[in-house]
Amino acid sequence: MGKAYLSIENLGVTFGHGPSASEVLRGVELRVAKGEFVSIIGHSGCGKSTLLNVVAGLVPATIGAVILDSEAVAAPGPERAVVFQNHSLLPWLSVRENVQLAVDKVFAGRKSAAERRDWTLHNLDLVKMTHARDKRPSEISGGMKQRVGIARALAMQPKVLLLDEPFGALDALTRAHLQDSVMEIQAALNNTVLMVTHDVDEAVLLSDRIVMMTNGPRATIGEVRPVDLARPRDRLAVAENASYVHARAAVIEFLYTRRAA
Ligand SMILES: Nc1ncnc2c1ncn2[C@@H]1O[C@H](COP(=O)(O)OP(=O)(O)OP(=O)(O)O)[C@@H](O)[C@H]1O
Repeated sequence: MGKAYLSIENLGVTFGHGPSASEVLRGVELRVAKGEFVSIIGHSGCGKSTLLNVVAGLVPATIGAVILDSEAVAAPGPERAVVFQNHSLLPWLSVRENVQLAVDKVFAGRKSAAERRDWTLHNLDLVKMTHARDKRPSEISGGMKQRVGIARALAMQPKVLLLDEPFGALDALTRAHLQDSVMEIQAALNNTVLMVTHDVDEAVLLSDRIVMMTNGPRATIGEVRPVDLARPRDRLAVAENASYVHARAAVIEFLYTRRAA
């Protein structure tokens, strides 16, 4: 693994104070290299979203720190774009305008209006949503809304892309298509990605490494499993690959035997 680009150092998060305080995370240590795809998996409520939210700057670290490209994370910022499970598109704007809004905010003063318009369309093209650019969010499917959310995040050119169960609310086929799109895009752009998921197959298919969390309270990283397979991967071909099968078995064993909830 190369030099750490994103570094989570002795991170602890406690919500509340005094007798009602709840310590959710303790001693979380993780280094992510540039261009790496890392998934976080663990039982419901262990603190996966909390961990991602600290990296996003949405939840403050109680102790420890998150360092991205040599800078400590202290607040949300476009260099750490987040895609949530449920889309967060503005209903009164078209697909194109939703992405354009983020592009205008991030690149105002750095790109001309024409460049910003082209960049918006380029990112909609990356997620295959050009055909629906004039539709409102209410006029497109859940999978299409997630595609737009991904386009909006990519359009900010983040240093790290944070995905919080981005495919969690989708049917299996739509989910598979979107996973393939994310793999293709990441192969082309070499994004650094941190993704929270519940889905073992999704984690193994997409990740360079899978971070397995222990159960909360005071959850931490129990084990990190590398998946030694070139990306992007073909979901049919990998199903019979020994590295894939072993990684999958190791994650299932961790979750359902050693960390049964
Ligand atoms: N802002 C908050 N204030 C108080 N408690 C919180 C807050 N955010 C999360 N928690 C608590 O922290 C714990 C971890 O929540 P978190 O959402 O990070 O878990 P998760 O692993 O992502 O769960 P799931 O897989 O079900 O989405 C839970 O007990 C939750 O109730």
